[in-house]
Amino acid sequence: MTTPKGTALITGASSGIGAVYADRLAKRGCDLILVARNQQRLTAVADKLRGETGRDVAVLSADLNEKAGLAKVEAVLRDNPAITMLVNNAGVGSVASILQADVDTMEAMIDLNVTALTRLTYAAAPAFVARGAGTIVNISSVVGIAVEALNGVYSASKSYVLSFGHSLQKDLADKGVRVQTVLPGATATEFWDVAGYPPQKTSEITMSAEDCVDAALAGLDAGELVTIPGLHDAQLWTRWEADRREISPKFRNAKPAPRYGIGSRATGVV
Ligand SMILES: NC(=O)C1=CN([C@@H]2O[C@H](COP(=O)(O)OP(=O)(O)OC[C@H]3O[C@@H](n4cnc5c(N)ncnc54)[C@H](OP(=O)(O)O)[C@@H]3O)[C@@H](O)[C@H]2O)C=CC1
Ligand SMILES: N[C@@H](C=O)C(=O)O
Repeated sequence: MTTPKGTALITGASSGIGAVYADRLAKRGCDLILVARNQQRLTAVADKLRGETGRDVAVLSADLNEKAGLAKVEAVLRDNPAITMLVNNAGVGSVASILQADVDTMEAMIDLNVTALTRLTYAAAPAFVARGAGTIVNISSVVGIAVEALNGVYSASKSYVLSFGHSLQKDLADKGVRVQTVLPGATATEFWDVAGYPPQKTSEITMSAEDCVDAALAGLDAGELVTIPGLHDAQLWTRWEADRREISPKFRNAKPAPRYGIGSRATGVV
């Protein structure tokens, strides 16, 4: 499998992982719509890629934390029939514990990492289904599984992205729409300046954004539903996912498990 030709809309394309997606997708022959707040940085990325690849690269400056900014991007996804790919990459993190973090900052993180990603997916999916094709790449994180590693709201927002992806794959698989969830580990980007721990950018477990995106695109080419660039033992993920699927049908029982000692009662609506 390869990435579709056509236009890819990438959020958070002004730096880091999103800027590398822009570079790689342009070099694979995609035209681009680059979204982020910082128009100057977006324009610099766009000018460079236009010069290097000759592709059409448009810039859409929008704050996805604001209703108007989000609505602007949703409208483009709904109305531009050239768009064949959405990379939901914009996101922020934090290393603060619940006792240090400011709850308004946490809410803004949920708005960006969860609400914006959800609304953009809801805008793109019906358009892709109507055209019988499209690719949605959602950037989660390994802390969506290793949830104790960073700030709890950040980790939970990335667990959401992983769960949402599983569900989207069920809803859209037979409609020609591919959904890939990517779980980067620590990656050398400005994420860590915003998150509050800049030294992570140079740690020995930190990957370059280039390697992260190249691995994610190789995973996409291979048809992976979930790509974890830094996980060397792929069997660990295969087992985790098989266990999840095995336990899934076993939760729903009219009677509590015997270990709770509830005994048997008549079933009725209370
Ligand atoms: N770096 C890491 O270790 C890891 C990162 N990730 C995830 O990767 C994704 C990309 O992050 P990364 O490249 O590392 O970090 P960067 O900080 O380099 O990139 C974040 C991007 O999001 C954009 N952005 C931030 N806030 C908004 C907003 N309100 N509206 C629109 N755009 C916004 C920023 O642009 P601008 O400021 O111009 O708006 C920037 O382009 C995130 O979802 C992050 O959670 C996952 C695992 C590890
Ligand atoms: N995935 C990174 C953050 O999201 C990390 O592993 O620290």
